[in-house]
Amino acid sequence: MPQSTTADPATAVARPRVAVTLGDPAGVGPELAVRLLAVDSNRAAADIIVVATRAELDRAQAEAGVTVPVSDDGAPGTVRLVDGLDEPGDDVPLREVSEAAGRVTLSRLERALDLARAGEVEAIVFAPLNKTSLHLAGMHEEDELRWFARELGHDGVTSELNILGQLWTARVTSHIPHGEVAPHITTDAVTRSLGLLHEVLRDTGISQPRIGVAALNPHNGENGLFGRQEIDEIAPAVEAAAARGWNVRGPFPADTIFLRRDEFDGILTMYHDQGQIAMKLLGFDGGVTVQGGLPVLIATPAHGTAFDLVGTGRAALTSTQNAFDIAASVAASRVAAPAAGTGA
Ligand SMILES: NC(=O)C1=CN([C@@H]2O[C@H](COP(=O)(O)OP(=O)(O)OC[C@H]3O[C@@H](n4cnc5c(N)ncnc54)[C@H](O)[C@@H]3O)[C@@H](O)[C@H]2O)C=CC1
Ligand SMILES: NCC(=O)COP(=O)(O)O
Repeated sequence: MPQSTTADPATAVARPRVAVTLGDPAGVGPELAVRLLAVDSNRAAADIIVVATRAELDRAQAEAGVTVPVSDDGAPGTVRLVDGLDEPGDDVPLREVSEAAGRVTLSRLERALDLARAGEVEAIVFAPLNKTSLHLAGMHEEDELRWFARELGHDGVTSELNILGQLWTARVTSHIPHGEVAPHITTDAVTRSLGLLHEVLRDTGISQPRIGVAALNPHNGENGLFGRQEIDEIAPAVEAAAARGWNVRGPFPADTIFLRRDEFDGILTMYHDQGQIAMKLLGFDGGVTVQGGLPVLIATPAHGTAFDLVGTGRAALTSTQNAFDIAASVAASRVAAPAAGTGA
């Protein structure tokens, strides 16, 4: 999509451009995506390219009972559909994992990445996908973040960033079995994740982000009685960050660090559920996941495909809306200052 501007060239302001995918066709993604796109203020906030076929969009609209204005050229107030996507066959079963659903999901994400690589969008929002279906369809990485990184040729630090209101979290480990977490908690790994979270928070405009670091073991390791990662691995990384002048503190007991969240702009957790249980209890409906560290801003709701809710109309839109708001806002800032990257 060529970059559109306001009508008067003298005051021309380029508009942010966001690609939106419908996510896994078996889950709540399509209905949430069209509900998002049906909101006038969303289409006013950015030029939106929907990475779906007309048939996919129509199915989702019928399911959700909404209408999304579409035009060939993405005229104001409308969205544009990408061309040339294969029609999914009718072999995609609803409310379950399948290779067919994974294939459709991956192909739409690939196309969204193409748009970003071609400079046609500044950000991507994807509706929830299902990692099992992606694996069945041939994704070899443990999750879509590592898949995005490979597709984009990015070999730097990455972490899912989970965002609720003003609070951002990053993780040292993510989608790996629990039994493999402890060996991954090294000073290097904690240092890298701290660096990512610090930079991301700085890019949100916080000049000296306050970061709290969670412990791995019960009661902060109880002075080494319940594990030594706090003493041997985490504390040295925190001390090194503090020595650089960063406002980083910890490790703190993981079961209470979120109770003192007002002290922090960001919290670094050691594994997936340490942060996500807290964040989802604090605000299940609003959470957003950003694929942190990538050169392209990619955001998605923190919840998943919710097969149990498909077609019930009970899936809450707020997380999808918040993901879009973050994407549109970062896209707008990249349009305004193209050289600035958020790392997020
Ligand atoms: N944005 C994304 O692409 C995400 C994808 N996933 C993937 O989704 C799949 C299913 O994951 P689950 O752990 O079962 O989590 P899930 O979030 O799909 O479902 C967990 C529970 O939350 C409820 N729920 C989910 N979304 C909701 C909404 N919008 N409104 C109200 N209730 C909602 C569901 O009904 C279910 O009871 C997995 O493959 C997972 O990897 C998980 C999180 C984010
Ligand atoms: N697709 C995004 C995703 O699955 C992130 O979810 P989570 O690992 O933050 O629960």
